[in-house]
Amino acid sequence: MTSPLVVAIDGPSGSGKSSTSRGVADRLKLAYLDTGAMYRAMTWALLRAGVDLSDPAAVAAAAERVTLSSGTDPLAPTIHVDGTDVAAPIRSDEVTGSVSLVAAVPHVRELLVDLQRAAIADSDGIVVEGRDIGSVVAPDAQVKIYLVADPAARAARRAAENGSTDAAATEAALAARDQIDSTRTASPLKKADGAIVVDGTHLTLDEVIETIVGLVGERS
Ligand SMILES: Nc1ncnc2c1ncn2[C@@H]1O[C@H](COP(=O)(O)OP(=O)(O)OP(=O)(O)O)[C@@H](O)[C@H]1O
Ligand SMILES: Nc1ccn([C@H]2C[C@H](O)[C@@H](COP(=O)(O)O)O2)c(=O)n1
Repeated sequence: MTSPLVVAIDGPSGSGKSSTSRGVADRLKLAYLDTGAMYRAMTWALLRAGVDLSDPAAVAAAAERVTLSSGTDPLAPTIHVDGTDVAAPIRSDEVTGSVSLVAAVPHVRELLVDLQRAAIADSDGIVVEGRDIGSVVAPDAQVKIYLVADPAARAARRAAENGSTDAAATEAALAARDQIDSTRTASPLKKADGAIVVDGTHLTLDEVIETIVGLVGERS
């Protein structure tokens, strides 16, 4: 019996992972898991509980008490904390500015990697996006993609999405998050062994989706 298809899509902040992964999952009729949303939801829960995020032991202990659930329909993904829909608040500046601290705590990663592997095991095929999917969460994924785009393109797209006129500030914020995510000790952002680099700088979203759907067709 062949195992269900797993497509791992990693890359730096704002490179297009979520939009691309949802598009690929929709095209191939697969489930979709946004692991960044899980780290954001954990951060939201810890902020709400008043946990000192600069204290890794306090973060690790409090994380044990948080119940997360992710809905994996690529057309309507969901994320809940203890039954509360947190899809909107996890995108706040406060969460975005704190999430890298929480994601650097090894026990938080253990808890969330367990949930991610359970979602993969429950699926009949899935696209999973994040920073460590091809390297840690699903190293045996049949297709691994490392999606990149130039910092200026990423910042311009993110600024347009947020209605910001300050692309320079957006670029600095993306660079700061990438620096923390790629230099932390626990599961840093990196290209996984065997991952194919896709550079979306000069491609439309549809072209990136088409490229990855083609790679999946070749390799699965
Ligand atoms: N190839 C593309 N061409 C134009 N715009 C794109 C392309 N890919 C993604 N975008 C846009 O760039 C923005 C960032 O994309 P997206 O949220 O998918 O990135 P991400 O890598 O998931 O970000 P994050 O790491 O912060 O979660 C969105 O507004 C999205 O619509
Ligand atoms: N597998 C993952 C996914 C995400 N993170 C961290 C790093 C990001 O700064 C943060 C939010 O992710 P985003 O919503 O921007 O994709 O979560 C991680 O460490 N590992």
